Amino acid sequence: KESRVMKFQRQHMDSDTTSSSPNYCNEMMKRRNMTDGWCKPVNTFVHEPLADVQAVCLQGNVTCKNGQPNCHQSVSKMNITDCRLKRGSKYPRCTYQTAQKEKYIIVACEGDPYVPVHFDNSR
Ligand SMILES: Nc1ncnc2c1ncn2[C@@H]1O[C@H](C(=O)NS(=O)(=O)C[C@H]2[C@@H](O)[C@H](n3ccc(=O)[nH]c3=O)O[C@@H]2CO)[C@@H](O)[C@H]1O
Repeated sequence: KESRVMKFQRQHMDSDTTSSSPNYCNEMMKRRNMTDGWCKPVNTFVHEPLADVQAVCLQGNVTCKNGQPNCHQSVSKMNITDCRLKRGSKYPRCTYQTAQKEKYIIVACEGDPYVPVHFDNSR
């Protein structure tokens, strides 16, 4: 069974890419298995080294969207790609809009070692 730590990395880490082509989300949402059974509506990929994203757990503590206190906001903006399901897109044909941005990321962290387990938001 996939751990939540590995699930976070599968769903949200892509350190190897810096600029995303218009088809990036269509390819990556499929490749990272977020179009099996349903089209995941929203998903962010972070184009920074894993160590830099893990370090966010030691940065600004903020409240998560769900009210839990274990979220952290990056001190610097990060290179991300937001994938958003296109209106009218119907499973199994999951088609996404690809939007590259530089934003602060907010992740939830848990465990020992205290590492990201959930992508909460960007701002
Ligand atoms: N505080 C916590 N501490 C620990 N764990 C916590 C905590 N909170 C939730 N989990 C857990 O995380 C798991 C999970 O998948 N949560 S999820 O909200 O559906 C993920 C969102 C995110 O993937 C995506 N999204 C969203 C916005 C954006 O900018 N970028 C972007 O990618 O959309 C998804 C839906 O919004 C679930 O098991 C829940 O229990």
